[in-house]
Amino acid sequence: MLELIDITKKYKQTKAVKNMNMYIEKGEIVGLLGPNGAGKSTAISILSSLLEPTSGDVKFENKSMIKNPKSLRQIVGIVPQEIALYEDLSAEENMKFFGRIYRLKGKTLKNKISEVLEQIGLTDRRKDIVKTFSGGMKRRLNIGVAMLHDPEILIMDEPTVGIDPQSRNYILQTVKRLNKDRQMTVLYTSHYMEEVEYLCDRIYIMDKGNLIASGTKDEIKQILASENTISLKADHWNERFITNLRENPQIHQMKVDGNEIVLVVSKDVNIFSKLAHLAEEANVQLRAVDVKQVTLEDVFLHLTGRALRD
Ligand SMILES: Nc1ncnc2c1ncn2[C@@H]1O[C@H](COP(=O)(O)OP(=O)(O)OP(=O)(O)O)[C@@H](O)[C@H]1O
Repeated sequence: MLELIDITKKYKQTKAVKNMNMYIEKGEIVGLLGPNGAGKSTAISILSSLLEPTSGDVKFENKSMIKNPKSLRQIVGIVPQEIALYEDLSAEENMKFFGRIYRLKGKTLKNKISEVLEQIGLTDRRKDIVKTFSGGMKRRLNIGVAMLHDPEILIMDEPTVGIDPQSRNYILQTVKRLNKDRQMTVLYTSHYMEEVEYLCDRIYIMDKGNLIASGTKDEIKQILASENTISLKADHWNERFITNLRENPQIHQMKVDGNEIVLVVSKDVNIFSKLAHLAEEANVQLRAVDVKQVTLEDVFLHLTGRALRD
């Protein structure tokens, strides 16, 4: 449905996006995951015609959109990272204002506002001014505003940054519901891998302007099919044990976090006895040894050597 084809965007010295290819099919929730500065905002600005690429093409239904940004703007609904609302106007007045920008008016606009308010769960607060809303409610209204013109695809730029966990859950559920009940196609960017893991059918992972992996969750996790993530717990660690682990060729990644050490190791039936042996040799009393489910965070760590939120 919507594609980026060999997109590059340069800002003077910085190549924010490098030769990126991406496609979104109708009815999917696609995740775009990457740490701060990876190039996500640049990629979605290009995808929604807000930014011109240095080279490459954006296609909707196989038609190039580069020369036709206005029609692309009708197709996408953009939920920006920053909240773009008038604080002194009510929810309904904000919607009227933004609806008119999309040339909606009269009964059509009124009906659309009621429909969208219902979908974002703000019907009973429609007359209240936005200043009195919680961060989560403002975020929901921000999403609603982007849906007024019935876009084919909703592009969301980190819509849960800076809100409490309850509002975050509500937003994630709203996105799921829109997709299920209205077959809304969604591109969801985030640096929270658990959100992307929960919501998305397919995932693109970016780092430093490059796409470093893409596919379904299972396909991406297959990257680590020959490895296990193991968590070790103890009351104390010592230098000797840490050095033993670091020097072991079977251990590919290691993160020490207080009482826990998380290791990415080659799959090997004897790994537990080897770890027990290393601990004994260094006089470390292990309290727990667990094999963890592979997460997208593990894949990111494996591909880049860094954690997503470093
Ligand atoms: N207008 C600009 N001028 C110069 N450099 C820019 C501009 N916008 C972005 N960049 C640079 O391009 C790179 C990618 O930035 P981008 O905002 O696309 O990343 P991001 O993954 O969306 O990160 P964040 O989550 O912080 O928004 C960064 O190195 C950033 O500093």
